[in-house]
Amino acid sequence: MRESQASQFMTKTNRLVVLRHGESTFNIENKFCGWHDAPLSEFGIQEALTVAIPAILQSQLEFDVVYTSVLSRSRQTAELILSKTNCAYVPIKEDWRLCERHYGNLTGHNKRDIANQHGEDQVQEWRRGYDGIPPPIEENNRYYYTIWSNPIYDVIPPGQFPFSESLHMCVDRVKPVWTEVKQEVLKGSRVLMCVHGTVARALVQHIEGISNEGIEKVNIPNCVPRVYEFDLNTGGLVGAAINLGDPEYIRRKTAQVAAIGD
Ligand SMILES: O=C(O)[C@@H](COP(=O)(O)O)OP(=O)(O)O
Repeated sequence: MRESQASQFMTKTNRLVVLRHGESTFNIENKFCGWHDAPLSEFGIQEALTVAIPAILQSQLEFDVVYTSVLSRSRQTAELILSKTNCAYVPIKEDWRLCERHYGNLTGHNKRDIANQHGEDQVQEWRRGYDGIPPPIEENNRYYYTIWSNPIYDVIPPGQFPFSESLHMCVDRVKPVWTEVKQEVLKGSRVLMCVHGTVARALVQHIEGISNEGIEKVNIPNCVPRVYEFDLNTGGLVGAAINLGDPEYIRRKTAQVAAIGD
């Protein structure tokens, strides 16, 4: 059979990359961040440079478009990746629906302090329970007004500004974006989604069809590219997701994210 004839029968595929931003200044202080617009920490910048970018380059991944939330930590990570891979011309599409889940009145509090007050089980239910909704943010929360009046949220349609969100609510908010992105991927566009921990878990559930119980056990480390391959004819996944990088590093960082911390 000639090569051109054989290629008719070969599966055409395209890859999608899901990535959690680098460590933020709130991550490093072990504080609930959610809709507070904390930037990357120095370490977070280094994570983008030394973990995400080498993995992307080694796997020869290139992108036609990058999706981010409207939060700085997501956008900053995307810009670092594009500028250091000589792809600064690649468009970045910001979408508020890709913001981290709103952590309600936990925002700005240290995770260990909250565990000491409310118990570890309650904190883990708020952090990882599918339907665990943290208490809604109150006016006396230090970040109430900075979040509420932040112009990055001006795009949010009336009535959709949350006061707290569960993973489930985040899964629902992300769904229409994922539907659009999947169509682009199946048309051959090479997409990077540079997002947040909870949004990455929401995407993982949509993409991999994980159960509600199953997704509660998934933790996403910063700056580790998670690569999916899609069959362009069937729209289905080819094989399992691949986390790029040193398996021991990924295991250690995943365990750190799962833990409440000190
Ligand atoms: O909002 C936050 O504090 C973290 C997630 O925290 P956990 O759910 O892992 O506690 O979100 P991200 O740093 O990905 O934007």
